[in-house]
Amino acid sequence: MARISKENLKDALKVYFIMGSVNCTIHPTEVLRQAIAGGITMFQFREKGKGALIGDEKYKLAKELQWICRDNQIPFLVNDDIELAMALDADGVHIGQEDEPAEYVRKQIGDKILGISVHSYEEATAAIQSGADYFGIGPIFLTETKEDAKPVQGTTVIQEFRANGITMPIVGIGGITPENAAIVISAGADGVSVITAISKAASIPDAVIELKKSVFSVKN
Ligand SMILES: Cc1ncc(COP(=O)(O)OP(=O)(O)O)c(N)n1
Ligand SMILES: Cc1nc(C(=O)O)sc1CCOP(=O)(O)O
Ligand SMILES: [Mg+2]
Repeated sequence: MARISKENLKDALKVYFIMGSVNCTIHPTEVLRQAIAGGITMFQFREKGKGALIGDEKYKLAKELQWICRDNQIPFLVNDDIELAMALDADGVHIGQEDEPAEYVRKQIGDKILGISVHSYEEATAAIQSGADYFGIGPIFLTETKEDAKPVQGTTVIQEFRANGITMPIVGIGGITPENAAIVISAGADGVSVITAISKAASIPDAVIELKKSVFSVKN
């Protein structure tokens, strides 16, 4: 299967859905199918939090979700778990400041996509040197999904990065909905990463359609 070209990464980041079994009220494979029907552009498997699957069960779900992504040409990334990403030959990984060191991860994954969470200019500079392909920046708005999230920071960091000439692809994360996604793009982000507003939407395809409208309503 052809891998996503990194030249198209900014497009792939437009509506970046993140999810694991604990975020879903129906089966995760059905949630992902519906999100793809709505038009998500990238997917991250984040099996984390109370009740998260481990071991074989985690691997089996990851594999099922990866197949759905492959069938639909949606890039499939794995959160935190480099071993799993390599076992699956995923398209990439996302790591944060508390995860394995970025330089080590870059060596492990070769040219796969490497997303890194950053919160400051210093972290951004280090992430660039370690070989990051995109930044995740948050929490932009209040989130109930990540228990150890940092304080809400709004869009200031994104605006500062762009004002200082950082051209790295950026996605905002944390509390993003169809109603506020345009604010994140206006600040300079290329896309939005979303858990709850998609995974727990009354209509998952409609939520994605509305997120896309909001994202594409801004011309940067
Ligand atoms: C796209 C994206 N941005 C940020 C994060 C958060 O990563 P991290 O800080 O490592 O926190 P956990 O997700 O591991 O709890 C992300 N996963 N994706
Ligand atoms: C996984 C994650 N990382 C964040 C960060 O700030 O780095 S906030 C977050 C949770 C995002 O979920 P929701 O869309 O439900 O708010
Ligand atoms: Mg992490």
